[in-house]
Amino acid sequence: MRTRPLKVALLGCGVVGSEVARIMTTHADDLAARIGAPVELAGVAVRRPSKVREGIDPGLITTDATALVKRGDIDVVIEVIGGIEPARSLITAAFEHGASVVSANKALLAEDGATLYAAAEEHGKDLYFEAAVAGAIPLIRPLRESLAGDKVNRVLGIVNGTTNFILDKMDSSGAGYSEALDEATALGYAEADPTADVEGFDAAAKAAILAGIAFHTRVRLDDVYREGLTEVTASDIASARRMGCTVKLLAICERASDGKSVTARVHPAMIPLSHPLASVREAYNAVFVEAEAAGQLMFYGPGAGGSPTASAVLGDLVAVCRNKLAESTGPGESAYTQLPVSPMGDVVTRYHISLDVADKPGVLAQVATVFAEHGVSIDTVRQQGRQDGSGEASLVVVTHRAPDAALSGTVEALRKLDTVRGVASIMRVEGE
Ligand SMILES: NC(=O)c1ccc[n+]([C@@H]2O[C@H](COP(=O)([O-])OP(=O)(O)OC[C@H]3O[C@@H](n4cnc5c(N)ncnc54)[C@H](O)[C@@H]3O)[C@@H](O)[C@H]2O)c1
Ligand SMILES: N[C@@H](CCO)C(=O)O
Ligand code: NA
Repeated sequence: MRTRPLKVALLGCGVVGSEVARIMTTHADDLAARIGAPVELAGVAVRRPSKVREGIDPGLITTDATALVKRGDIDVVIEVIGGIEPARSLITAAFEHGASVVSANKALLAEDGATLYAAAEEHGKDLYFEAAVAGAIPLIRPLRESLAGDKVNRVLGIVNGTTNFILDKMDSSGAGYSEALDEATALGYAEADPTADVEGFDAAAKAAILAGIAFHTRVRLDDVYREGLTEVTASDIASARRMGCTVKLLAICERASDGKSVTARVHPAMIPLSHPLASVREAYNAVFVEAEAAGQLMFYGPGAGGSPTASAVLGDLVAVCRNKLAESTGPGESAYTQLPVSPMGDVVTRYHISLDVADKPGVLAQVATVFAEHGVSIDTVRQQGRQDGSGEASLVVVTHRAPDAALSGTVEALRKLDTVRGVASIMRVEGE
């Protein structure tokens, strides 16, 4: 074993960073044996130096992350600050000054992964980011390496722990939205600004990263259709239950059947209770990958939290250190297919629509005509009159698969009917 240690700079010592530091210290001997050289924490960049950080030598703490990455003797920079800047400048400076990088920063990778990959390649360094998608679950490495010889056609799953935790609590214990979000934040699952979770930005960033790697193309955050959780009501969840379904925030990346384009989307969807994704509880994530030769693969495990995320970061650290000792590098960007990303309107999916309608003859036929005019075929209709004297009925329509543009056109036209008093809920249906 080499006795001279590999030097690691840790940028950020929050939920994830503090766990990375702890495991690096407590498992130092095992890590050294697996890598073939000791790894030494050479500096820890923080924003609040006065905070007591158990197990970390106070002499390693600095508030000058830039100076740390530019020291010139750092072998690996671990970036767990988050956000776009200064993370991007720090990562590119790390490559320029001879270090490889391990990052958990999905927001940055989805916003400007190309710049990071290019800087890594220019300087012959590694860029690893297993922790950026689905926390502890090995997903990036299987896609980049294990499935590199196959053709992936679809990636679908739950990739945000916070929103899954919220939906699970609302569904199983009837907890309120804010109460569940506060709990997810206290458990270290939520982003620094939890809007990123509940508005679907975090899942959309992960979808962009997954689609890019799976389809060997470049997909950015802006290319991903996004709907968050904020519009999902307790009545949507109850309505899903009545249909034998549950509501999950899904990320879905697909290669078009003609192979000439891809789509990437994040939105709440109803899935049948019998589907494996329906039983994904709390902050767990689960992702299905469909590949031509492999068939369907499922990846499941803890998707958020300090310790699970640190597991993925440490795995990358070991890989990057091994590469360094072997004077090699791992895979870089693979975006050779340059497939365009199609708009959401082209996606073919199903809708569950719940309408409040006038309870009088001919309404059902009127509603059915609107669907037919937009070329959307109806699968089931359930009508229930109300006993509250309002003269209204609830009409629940589930469609067959149709282009999303046709489905939204249908809903727009339904809203204009006098007999439709309101659209109580619209949700896509997946997993059937
Ligand atoms: N928490 C999770 O479950 C989880 C899971 C996967 C990925 N991630 C990603 O890991 C990263 C870190 O997440 P976290 O949950 O640990 O966040 P966090 O807010 O707990 O930690 C980030 C830390 O970075 C520090 N920081 C900010 N700017 C800094 C700067 N310029 N120099 C030094 N320190 C600075 C902050 O003070 C904070 O302590 C993010 O990119 C996040 O998206 C988090
Ligand atoms: N905030 C993210 C962290 C893991 O990436 C989540 O809840 O999934
Ligand atoms: Na992962």
